[in-house]
Amino acid sequence: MSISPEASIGQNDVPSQRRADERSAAERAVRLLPLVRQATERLDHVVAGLGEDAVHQPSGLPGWSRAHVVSHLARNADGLVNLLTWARTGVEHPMYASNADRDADIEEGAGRLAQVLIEDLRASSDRFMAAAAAMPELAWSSGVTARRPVPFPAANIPSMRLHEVWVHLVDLDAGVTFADVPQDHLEHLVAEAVTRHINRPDGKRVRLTVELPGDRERVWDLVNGRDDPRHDVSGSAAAAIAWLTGRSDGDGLRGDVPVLPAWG
Ligand SMILES: O=C(O)/C=C/C(=O)CC(=O)C(=O)O
Repeated sequence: MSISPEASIGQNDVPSQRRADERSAAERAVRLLPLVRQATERLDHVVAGLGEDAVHQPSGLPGWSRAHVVSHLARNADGLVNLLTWARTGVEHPMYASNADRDADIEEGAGRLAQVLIEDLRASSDRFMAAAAAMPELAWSSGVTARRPVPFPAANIPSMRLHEVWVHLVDLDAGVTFADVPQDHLEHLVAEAVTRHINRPDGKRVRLTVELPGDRERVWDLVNGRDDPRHDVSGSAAAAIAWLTGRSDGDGLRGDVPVLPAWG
């Protein structure tokens, strides 16, 4: 009797499990792309409405004008395209040549006219969406690193971009707040913001309970395996995102809300 390769491998062994994991990573990434598109359209609309004077006024971020924020969002899209290219080709493409190059590009870009900023933002967002749409299924499972030296699967990249777009839309200080984030985006934003606080050596031991649409709650433990007293914090997703990203001191959250280490 001959045994087909499929039958001899079996459903529960490592190759088929790996294939299932790869498929689910790709599905997770691709599911987020319409949300990224929706957030990007909101961003385009807000930036297009600013005008020459307002775009060069201060943003909500210390030392940055709105033009710095727009310029940063455009370069972030390009940096994430580099990571997608790395995942797709296997050839290392760092997000930025260096932190100094990143900062210099943002600074230089911030001096441009509003129309140039708008067009640069649109073109870079389009490049990001095109690169994400062209990813082969398997490439979403390839490991890359961004600015922090922590490897992660490329499947996380759409969530990173979604987070970046919404948080900086709020930073533009042009009328959008975290309360404007659509319900189906909220959990992704909290999950992404939490990743920057997981097991940081300077982090706080926090159990964060977040209220989500549909009367759901989700719990995150920011730092595990430490003996220090645990801070139990709870509240809305919008308040949690603002706190986790350093955009609030925890306004609207309940419990023993500690000061978190700086966002970054
Ligand atoms: O997750 C990381 O390691 C890095 C994220 C970023 O660098 C996001 C930015 O601040 C940026 O693109 O400049």
